[in-house]
Amino acid sequence: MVEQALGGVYLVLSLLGLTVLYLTRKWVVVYKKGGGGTKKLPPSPRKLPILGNLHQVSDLGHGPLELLGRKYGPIMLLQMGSKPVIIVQSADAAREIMKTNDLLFADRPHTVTTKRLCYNLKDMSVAPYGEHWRNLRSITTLKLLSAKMVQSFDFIRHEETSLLMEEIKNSAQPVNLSRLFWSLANDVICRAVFGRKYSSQSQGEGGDDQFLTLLGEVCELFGCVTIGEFIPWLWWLSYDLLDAGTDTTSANLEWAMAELLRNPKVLRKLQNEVRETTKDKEKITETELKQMQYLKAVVKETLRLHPPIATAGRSAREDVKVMGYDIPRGTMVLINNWAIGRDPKFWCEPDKFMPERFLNNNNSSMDFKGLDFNYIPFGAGRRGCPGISFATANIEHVLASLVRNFDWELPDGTEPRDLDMTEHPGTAVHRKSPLLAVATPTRCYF
Ligand code: HEM
Repeated sequence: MVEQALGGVYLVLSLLGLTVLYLTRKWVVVYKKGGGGTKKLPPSPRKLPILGNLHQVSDLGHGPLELLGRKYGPIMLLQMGSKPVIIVQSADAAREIMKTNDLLFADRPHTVTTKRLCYNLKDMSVAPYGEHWRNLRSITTLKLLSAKMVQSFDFIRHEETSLLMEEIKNSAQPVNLSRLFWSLANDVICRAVFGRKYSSQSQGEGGDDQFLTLLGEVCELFGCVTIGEFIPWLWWLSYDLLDAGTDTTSANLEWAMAELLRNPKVLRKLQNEVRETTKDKEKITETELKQMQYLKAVVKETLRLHPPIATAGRSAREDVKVMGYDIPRGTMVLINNWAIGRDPKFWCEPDKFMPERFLNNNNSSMDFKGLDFNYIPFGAGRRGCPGISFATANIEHVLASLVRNFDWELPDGTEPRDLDMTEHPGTAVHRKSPLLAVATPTRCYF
C-alpha cells in the first residue's frame, strides 16, 4: 500500500519535472530563435519554472514594478507565466520606445478578452497598426476630437458644470465627490458622443440607467481576467472613446481635489488666482482659463503624481534593440508613466505635491504633447492619447468652478495629513476610498 502511494507520488513528480523542462526549453527557444547568435536580454529577476516571475509581481501593478525596477534597472524583462513582458521605467528608455522606435512599437498587446469585446480588435485603442487604425485615428483627431470640435462642446461643459455646482450646493454634507465626478465626466462625454446623457438625472428626458448598467457589465467582464490575461492596464482599452473619457477624467478630478484638500495652502493659492481672474465675470470662459497659470500647474502636478493610465502598453512589431538590449517581435512592453513621473533623478522631492515645480524655468514649458519623456501622462508618439484637449478643457473648467464657488474642508475634523491616499488600480487608477468633502458656498457663487 505504502509502496503504491510512493510510486504514485514519484510518477506525478516525474511528470511535473518533464513539463517544467519542456516549458523552460520553450521559453528559451522563444528568446533565441531568429537571430542566429545569443540575444542580449534586459536584466530579469530569478524565475521559477512555469510561473516565471508571476510570484514576484502577480498583477503587474505600477507600484511593485517601480520597486523591482530599483533593483534591476530602467528596463527589465519579466516572464509572466508563458508571456515575456518588458518593463520600461525611465525617460531615456521611454524615448527609445515612443520616439526613436515609435513605428516599431505602434501595436498594442491584446488578449482573448480584448479580442472578443473589442469587435475583433477593430476598436481604435486596440487595433493593430495599419490602414484601419490610421483611418480611425485620423477621423478622431481631425474631426471628433479636433480643437474646433472640443471648443464647440463648450456649452456642454458649462451646462454640466453648473448642474454639478447646484447638486453640491443642495446636497447634504459631506458630498461624495468621487461619485459626482464619475457621473459628470460620463454625462459630458455621452452628450458629446451621442447628443444625450444616460444618468438617472436625465430620466425625465426619457433617459434610463440601462446604458450605464450595460457599461458596468462590460467593466465587470473586463475585470474577469483569465489565466494569461493578468494585466490590469488592458482593461481601459476596452471601451472606445466612452470609457477612455469618463474614467480617466473622473480619476484626475478626484486626485486633484484630494491633493488640494491635503494641501490647504495650495488650495488657497488656487482659489485666489481663480477668484481674482473671474471677479467681474458671471461665467468662466476659455479667456479666463488661459490666464490661470497656477490652475494649469495644479492639473499638471496631479497628472504627474497620479496618472490615471499608470502604465501604457505597446507591442514590438519587429525584432528591435532598445538601450542595447534585444526585444523580440511580438513582445509586450509596459511603460510605467507613474514611475517616470516620480523618478528622483529628474524630479526633486518627487512624492510631494508642488504645482510650483511647473512654474519654474526648467519645467514651465512642459506640456502634455509627449515631447519631454520625463513627463508622459498622456503617452507619446503615434499611439499617444488623442483626447488631451477634450480632457484638459473639462478638468480645468470643473476645478476652477469648484474652488471659485465653494470653500472646502475634510469632514469630521479630519486633519489634511490624515486623508487616506491609497490607490485602487482598475480601468484607471482611482482612490481606494471615495473622496468625501464639505462644501460651503461662497459669496461669489454662480
Ligand atoms: C486625464 C485624462 C486622460 C489621460 C491621462 C489619458 C491617458 C492616455 C494614455 C496614457 C494613453 C496611451 C498612450 C500611449 O500608448 O502612448 C491613452 C490612449 C488613448 N486615449 Fe486617453 N487619456 C485621457 C483622456 C482621454 C479622453 C477624454 C479620450 C477621448 C475622449 C481619450 C481617448 C484615448 C484613446 C482613443 C486612446 C488610444 C489611442 C490609440 O491607441 O491610438 N483619452 N490615453
